[in-house]
Amino acid sequence: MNLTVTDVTLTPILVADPPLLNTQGVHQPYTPRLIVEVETADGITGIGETYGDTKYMELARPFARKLVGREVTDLNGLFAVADEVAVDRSRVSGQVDVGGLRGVQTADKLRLSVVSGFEVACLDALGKALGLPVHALLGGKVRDAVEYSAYLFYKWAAHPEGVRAEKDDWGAAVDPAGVVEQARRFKETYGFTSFKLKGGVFPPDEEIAAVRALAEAFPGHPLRLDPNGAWSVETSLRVARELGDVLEYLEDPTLGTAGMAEVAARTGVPLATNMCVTTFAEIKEAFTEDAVQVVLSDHHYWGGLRNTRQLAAICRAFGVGVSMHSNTHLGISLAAMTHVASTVADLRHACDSHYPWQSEDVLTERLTFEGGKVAVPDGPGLGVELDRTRLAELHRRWLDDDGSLRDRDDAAAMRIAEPGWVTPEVPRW
Ligand SMILES: O=C([O-])C(=O)C[C@H](O)[C@@H](O)C(=O)[O-]
Ligand SMILES: [Mg+2]
Repeated sequence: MNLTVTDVTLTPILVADPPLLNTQGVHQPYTPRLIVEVETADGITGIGETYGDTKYMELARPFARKLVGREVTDLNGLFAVADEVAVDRSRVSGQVDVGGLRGVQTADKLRLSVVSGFEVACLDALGKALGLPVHALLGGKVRDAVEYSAYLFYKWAAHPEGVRAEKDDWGAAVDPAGVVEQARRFKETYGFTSFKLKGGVFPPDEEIAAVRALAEAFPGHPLRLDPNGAWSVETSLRVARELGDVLEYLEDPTLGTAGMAEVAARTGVPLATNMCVTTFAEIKEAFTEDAVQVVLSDHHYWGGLRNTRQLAAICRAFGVGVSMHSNTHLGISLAAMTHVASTVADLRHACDSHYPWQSEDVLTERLTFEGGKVAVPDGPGLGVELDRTRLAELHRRWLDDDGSLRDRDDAAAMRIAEPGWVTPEVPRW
């Protein structure tokens, strides 16, 4: 068996994204992703997926060149390779990730976000070479299916008039009735039994009313609300008081570890985060201050599936829960998330996934949710197959773009509908 990497192919693509609202603005009609293919001397191809914005492409290209000649088994070596890739200072000085939705933006985090795509591709290739599923390479699954939560968004019925976009048939959701309707469809179609509402869009009282409406429509179902740090400490505490009886957790109600620690100290409602703990360096302060009770891991920016397991082990040591964050990912990443989640014994909260919002994919067969769960693939590698025709079509869209959609910018997308829109100052309420 020759596991030497002989070729690496990077394919940036643009995939359709509905007009989902968050505190920064609205999703663009197309969002960038990067598909990574790693080929071994024996002709085995492993696939991976990560963010496709320019700042990641800038690192992925030199990284890919350095990978050729290395072994797909050399997963620890990927971090040393990443350290050799220079990060442009302007990408990180004072910058936040996606306007802050994913926390700080450091050189290491950018590198890890690229490593993850390659790590998954190497694991896929290795699994295919050995005839073993990725979960077996991670030590083995402890469950046969992974539970996901319905990711509810306030949304418009369509992207602004005149903007090229794919149509979606979800309709608008801008009030409690619309949110409940959306949740009902999620439950009927995918069987989800827990619901997360992306908040920070409307004044807190409107979002409290939406969560109350969900609690009434789906009694006993775990509910979460995530305003992406849009609230002050006092507002966070008021929301916690008003919704404490129905919330599984509040996600990033306020910005920063100090604010989260203050909220956590004054409420019994658990706090989850994918904003104030997004790097290993941020763990010590947050855990010592008891600022968060659940860390929402994301294998993309934590540096891959093996780092995700390390994060889970640290959380276990501190008695902090772990689950998973998500944004606009495709099926390769859903498969990767499902493999790693299946190996984490302490996973006690349903994971987030945007997948139902992504009508386009690069797989020959989409992954499906049954009873809100994705069955853990047991075929070799990730257990999914790349559809090269579809990949080429989505890459063509990326090539044809004038550059305006190649970098996700929710505030810029919002300005098309509301020309005066600027990213709101926080706390917004
Ligand atoms: O805080 C979160 O859960 C996210 O940032 C998830 C996504 O990025 C979501 O907010 C989005 O895409 O609008
Ligand atoms: Mg979040």
